[in-house]
Amino acid sequence: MSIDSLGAAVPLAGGQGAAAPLPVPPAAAAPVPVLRSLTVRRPPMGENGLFDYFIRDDALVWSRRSDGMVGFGEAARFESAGRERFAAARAWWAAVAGAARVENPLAEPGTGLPAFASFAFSHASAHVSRLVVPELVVGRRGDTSWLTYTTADPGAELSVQAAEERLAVLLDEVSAEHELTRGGDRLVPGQVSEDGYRAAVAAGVAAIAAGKLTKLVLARDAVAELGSPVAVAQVLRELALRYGDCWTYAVDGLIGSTPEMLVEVVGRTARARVLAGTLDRAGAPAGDPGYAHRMLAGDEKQRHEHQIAIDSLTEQLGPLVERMDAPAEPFVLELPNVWHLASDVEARLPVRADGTSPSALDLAEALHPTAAVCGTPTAVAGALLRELEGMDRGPYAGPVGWVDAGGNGEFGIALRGGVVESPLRVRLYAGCGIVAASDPEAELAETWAKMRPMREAMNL
Ligand SMILES: C=C(O[C@@H]1C=C(C(=O)O)C=C[C@H]1O)C(=O)O
Repeated sequence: MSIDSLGAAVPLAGGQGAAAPLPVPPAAAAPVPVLRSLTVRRPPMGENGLFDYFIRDDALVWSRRSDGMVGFGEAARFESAGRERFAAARAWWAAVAGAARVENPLAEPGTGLPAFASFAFSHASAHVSRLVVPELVVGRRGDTSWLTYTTADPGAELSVQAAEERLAVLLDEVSAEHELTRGGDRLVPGQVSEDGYRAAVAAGVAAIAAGKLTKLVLARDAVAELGSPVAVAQVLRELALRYGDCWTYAVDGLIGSTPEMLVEVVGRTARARVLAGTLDRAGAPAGDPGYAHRMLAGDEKQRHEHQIAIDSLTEQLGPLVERMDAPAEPFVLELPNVWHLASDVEARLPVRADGTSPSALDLAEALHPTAAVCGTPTAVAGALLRELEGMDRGPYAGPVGWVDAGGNGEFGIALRGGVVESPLRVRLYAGCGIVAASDPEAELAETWAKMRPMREAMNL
């Protein structure tokens, strides 16, 4: 059970699977805008796909292998905090989707009315969780391309021409390109110093040895202080180009490229990609093709760490679904900076009495935080990581992604990224799963490897 849903579990009405505990959303407390939206098909995109639209620093982005969505402007926004942050967002989104007038000839997930979202890792975070409905969305899935125009203005003209004109205006206001090799940039320690991190890992290992928990994920931060304003759109392009297997995201200054999928929902199918077990590629010997497999799949500590993460996901997801397929053996995911042990889990979602299935937002709430970013048992690990890290994780390691009016969506775990705190300050975060056999020095080195994608994209 997630930390946040403790004490709030009730069965899903009429679920056909086993009892499906999801907290009931409270009535939407925030004003519910009446949105009108129009989706139109556009000609297939060129070779660059969506990358051609990574040109505004304030865009909302969700993209993988140049498919995905880029959002511009804002038609509506909802913000929440605390233990009810997910439930409040679900209630608001259900009310907005119910009240909206949606014209959508396409059946693709993400068409119609989508909202981008980012949630704080912890209920105790000062970071505000949010849903943002863009005014315009440019989307692509292979050969299918579309444009969605959404407005809360009852007097606005909702037509293809109005949508294209508005898009042209927004794309005209391109963010300034910067020389990526610049003077005056430096990376300084964040709230958790290197020594502080080593000490936290040692304390985590001691707590595990004392039998208080089996796995704990500990993170630290580092701050990029820049001599000139961060060129967000360029950083996103760099990330997306280098990390094609990852999901590149941007929501209100939370940016990065995550390899880990908390949950993707397409109709009645849910998928997750669980990662745990990491090997830095920088130290790998040349000419040894079996190295990563041996060091990860053949290593007891790494397998143990991975199994804990898989078990936590399947235990949470199992009761919510009709059928679930989890592989017996993980595979080795190769990224430019690291290798990971990875498992792809797929599940069939039940149909509830009202004819709907659990949405991406429902499942993100139920699954967050997994053992891959928190630990096991969840409540013990959540409390201990707050104490040992002594920092607010903000949106780091929280769900980031999008949901549409039909409940389809993708929520990655906000890893391998950072938060743009001001044009001259970007806070990077990275963490590692700690088990009984963990070594503080090795875990510290792993956090550096995990910060490498952002540092390289920022040329830092
Ligand atoms: C916590 C992070 O990554 C997580 C921890 C991993 C590990 O310890 O092996 C691997 C992937 C992620 O689940 C991070 O990137 O900050």
